[in-house]
Amino acid sequence: MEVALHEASNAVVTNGHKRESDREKVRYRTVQKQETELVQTFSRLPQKDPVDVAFENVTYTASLGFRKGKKEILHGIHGRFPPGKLIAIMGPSGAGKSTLLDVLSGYRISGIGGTVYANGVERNLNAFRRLSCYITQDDRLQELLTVWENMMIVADLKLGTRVPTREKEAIIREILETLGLEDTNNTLAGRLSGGQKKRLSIALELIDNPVVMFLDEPTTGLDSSSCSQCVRLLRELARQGRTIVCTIHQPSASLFQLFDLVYVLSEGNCIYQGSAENLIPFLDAVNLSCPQYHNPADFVIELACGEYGIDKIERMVKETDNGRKHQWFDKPEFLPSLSKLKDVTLTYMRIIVNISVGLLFGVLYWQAGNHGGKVLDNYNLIFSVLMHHMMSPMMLMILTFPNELSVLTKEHFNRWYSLKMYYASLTVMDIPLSVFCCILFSVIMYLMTGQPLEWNRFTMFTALSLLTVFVAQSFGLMMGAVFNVVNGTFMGPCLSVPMMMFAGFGVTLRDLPIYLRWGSYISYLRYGLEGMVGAIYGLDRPVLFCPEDDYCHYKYPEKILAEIAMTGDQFWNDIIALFIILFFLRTLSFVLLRCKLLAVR
Ligand SMILES: Nc1ncnc2c1ncn2[C@@H]1O[C@H](COP(=O)(O)OP(=O)(O)OP(=O)(O)O)[C@@H](O)[C@H]1O
Repeated sequence: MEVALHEASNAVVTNGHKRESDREKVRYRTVQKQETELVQTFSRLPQKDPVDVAFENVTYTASLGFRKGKKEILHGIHGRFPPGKLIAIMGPSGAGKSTLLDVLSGYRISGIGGTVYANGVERNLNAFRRLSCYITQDDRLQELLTVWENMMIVADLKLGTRVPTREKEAIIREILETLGLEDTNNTLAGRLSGGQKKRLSIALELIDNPVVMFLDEPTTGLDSSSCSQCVRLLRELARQGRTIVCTIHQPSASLFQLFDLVYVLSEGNCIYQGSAENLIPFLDAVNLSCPQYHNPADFVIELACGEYGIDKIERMVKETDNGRKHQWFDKPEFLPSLSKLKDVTLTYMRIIVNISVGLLFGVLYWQAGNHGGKVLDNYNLIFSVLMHHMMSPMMLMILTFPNELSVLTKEHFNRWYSLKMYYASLTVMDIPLSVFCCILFSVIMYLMTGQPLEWNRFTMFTALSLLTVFVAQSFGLMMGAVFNVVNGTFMGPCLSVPMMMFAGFGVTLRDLPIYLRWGSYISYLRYGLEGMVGAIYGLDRPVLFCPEDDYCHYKYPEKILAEIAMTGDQFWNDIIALFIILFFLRTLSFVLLRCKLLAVR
């Protein structure tokens, strides 16, 4: 009887289990089916082999500055990120998540120890970078271009001319459709929602089909539905065979479940590496059971913070062997053996500033240019014009370039273009607007202030103005490449003061002490001033108009030239000197930029 009862009860339990397991199977199949439906490989993109990323004994030591020593941030960690998986690097703030991502992506190259492998072979950084991309936390998009324009530019940069435009358009359409951005083609990137911006950042990188994607905090700043949409999208992209690694702060329980693998860091050590589902069994195994109804992701972060004691962290590091063990992976036995544009507002502002300053000078120095009694006023005007041509382009560069530098760092790292190409376009792109603004300003100022109406003088004056603008821009670029906005805003004008002092305006070039003469040779303002004065008062200009009742001390142009110690015939020398300075500053800025790009890594 007892046996019969036991068998009966066993049958009930077995049936229960069977029903449960059948339900599980159905659920599993449904999920798989849904995922297969979602998975669309990009048929138009060149297919690449998946990359299995592994790392051994990775350390990262940051230098804290001159004589301040060093700090080890990653302490010999190991790990394995197989292809086709969505991997989360988790941990409290300061645990080293971004640092690990920087090391694995190859963004950081100095201060690193250990080895990173791609498909079992030690990673060749250049080859690896061709297969991977790094999407930073802040979406560095061209906000004033539409989604389609953003995609088109990147397609041109990444795919070059070898892919015809039609093919590029088809690729873009396919990516935008897959990422659910097809309805935003004509929306300005700056007007997209946070989630859409993130998807656009991903879409831009998908253009050359990277097989390894690193994302720093892709869900930060998104609401819960956009978060889950973003993580689901990453999961889909992983299912297509990519290795997708992202850092994540503290995911909700539902978000946590979406990750295939979780890598938890605590103060630069690995405290868990395995599947999301295995986290609870792992915690049980180390006698740190997750309380019921507690989000395991929250609990492991609390543990990583040391809220339950440092000894618990040590226990977990020991249990995972600092990331060496794979036993908490979903199916560790199946792990393959290891055998990888410009802001239009600013454009309008530049035009408006040149018109308004031109008008202001015009009103202030009304017809001073042809009046024998207002020669000193006119000389002051020429110097003020130089100040205008120096300050606005220089400050514009100092204030905008550091921001552009962060975009450049990311885009250059992701191989959108070479630094040479970026630099050439930066140099050439601004020329039309600078020429337009300069001519506009010169025409207004020249006519209103009554300068001599002769084409050659006007052309000389405008050419010198333009060269001064280009030199000032290059100086600003150099400042922007070296300093951040705050330091650059301080240093730029500070370093410009000696240029003004040596221009020959306050103290004439004749009166400069001999040991300070060198200053006048390196001051570009000196060449600008000398050339402009020559254009206005040189070339044998006839005697200036002087009303009968007035005394005009400088009505003979030679007199003012002699007074300010300028000869008025140095135009070509001034042009050549300005060209040399321009070339020198541009080259120096390029070298500094190159050093800066290497230094941030
Ligand atoms: N170049 C550096 N010099 C000095 N300390 C650094 C440097 N880079 C990182 N650190 C330090 O290393 C630790 C880890 O930084 P990391 O940015 O990797 O942390 P994180 O886990 O990504 O944090 P968060 O989630 O807040 O971004 C921090 O304490 C940080 O201050």
